[in-house]
Amino acid sequence: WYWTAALGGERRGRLPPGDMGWPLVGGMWAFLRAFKSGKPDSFLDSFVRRFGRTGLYRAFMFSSPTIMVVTAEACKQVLMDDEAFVTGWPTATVALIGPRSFVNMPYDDHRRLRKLTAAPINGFDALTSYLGFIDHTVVSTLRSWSSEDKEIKFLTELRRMTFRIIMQIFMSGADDRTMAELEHSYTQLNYGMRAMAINVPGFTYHKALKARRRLVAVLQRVLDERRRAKGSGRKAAVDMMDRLIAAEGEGGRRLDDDEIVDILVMYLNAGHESSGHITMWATVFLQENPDILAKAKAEQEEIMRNIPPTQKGLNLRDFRKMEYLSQVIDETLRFVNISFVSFRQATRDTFINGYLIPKGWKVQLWYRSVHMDPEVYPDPKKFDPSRWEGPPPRAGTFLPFGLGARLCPGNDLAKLEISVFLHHFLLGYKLTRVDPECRVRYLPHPRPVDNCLARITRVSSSSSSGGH
Ligand code: HEM
Repeated sequence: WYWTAALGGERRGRLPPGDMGWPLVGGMWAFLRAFKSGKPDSFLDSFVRRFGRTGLYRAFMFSSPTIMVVTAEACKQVLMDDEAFVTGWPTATVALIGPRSFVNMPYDDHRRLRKLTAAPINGFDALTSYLGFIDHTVVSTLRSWSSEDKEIKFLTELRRMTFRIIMQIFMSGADDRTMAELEHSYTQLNYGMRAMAINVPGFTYHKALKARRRLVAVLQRVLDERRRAKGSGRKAAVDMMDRLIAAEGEGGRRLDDDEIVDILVMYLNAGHESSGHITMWATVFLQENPDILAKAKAEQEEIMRNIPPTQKGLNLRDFRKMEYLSQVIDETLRFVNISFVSFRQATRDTFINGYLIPKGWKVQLWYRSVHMDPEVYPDPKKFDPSRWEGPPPRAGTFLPFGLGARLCPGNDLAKLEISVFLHHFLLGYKLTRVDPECRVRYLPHPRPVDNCLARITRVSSSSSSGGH
């Protein structure tokens, strides 16, 4: 009432329908209850049941008055309007990822640093240059799991693998101690990402803040070492840390250490967490669906038959020919909804679907509800890669990587990593889970609570490896 009353009668009357929930906590209890009880869609379903399919609802979430945007068309309008909507992550999330990273950066700085950092990770040449390392990492990782002949936490191990890959791109040559320190701290950081922001010892969020301090200390140490090595004339391949050190801002200003560290904290996290999860789910879905697995495997065998005898391993063009595998990955991205929601803030009063989004209010883009909308995806709870046959989806209906100025800059890299893993998996390995019915936890990201405890067995040695 406090927030809506402040708008005045006329503006209040044009708000979308909704429910501001209980004092102080607002809709957070209902949101957390739905996600923690294993029924994440029941939270928004209750709005649709009570207020109809209006596409926008008001609520009080993450300590702010919020408009939740839940349909493809309305999400697209928000994502494509950079003047009316700027980044608006909850303060608690910004404190974890970094106040000087992209999640909290003014428009012009964001554009410049995004250009600088996105070019070296996307595009044909960049991806070609990483393919050899990705392939080598995947092959040796799969071999070591299968040769150990014991159960592994498949998700934990995959996150370790994707972390090794993103570290190579951003901070090549980091030693094992640095890798282990960072990786452990990222696990703690992510557990706090969607938790209640209670900064009291014992609570998840408090542990996550401590993990962030450790991450900052380690990255600052590496940055100091890098600057010292530069002073001594060290010559090594240029990685992202070097690019950020050399970057010039407005009027030739160099980036502060705080800025470099926050950008690295953000990128290293975004660059391994989601890819690790999606790789796990895609492997699980393939293993659970023999028909889909057989079709995906046949495609890989066909591609292997067609590579010239002089070519060692697969190149990027071969990966781009994997149409069915790409459909499997897209369906996994749609179905799993690893980034189920994204955050903006309105810079001015804006109307969408005839409803007011008031200036200063937060806007939540519910990618999950777009991907689970039966009017866009018939039978949405069915895992069905064949729905991706035919023309590409209508703009705004497929948002696993967002859209517009903040579209994920690592989307192609992520898809390549996942494809390389699945290529080798399909041609040579089998996954046997200890508990295939294991309960799924939806926060901060959907994962089986046992982190997919499983055995990886080698069944054939026909996959490609080496050369590019
Ligand atoms: C399957 C894997 C991935 C998924 C599902 C994913 C998803 C997303 C989504 C939905 C956004 C947009 C958030 C918004 O709307 O504000 C985003 C942003 C971002 N992603 Fe990814 N991502 C993945 C992999 C990666 C990788 C591999 C990297 C790094 C190489 C990366 C780096 C980033 C960064 C830096 C941003 C912020 C962009 C900005 O604010 O301009 N992501 N990601």
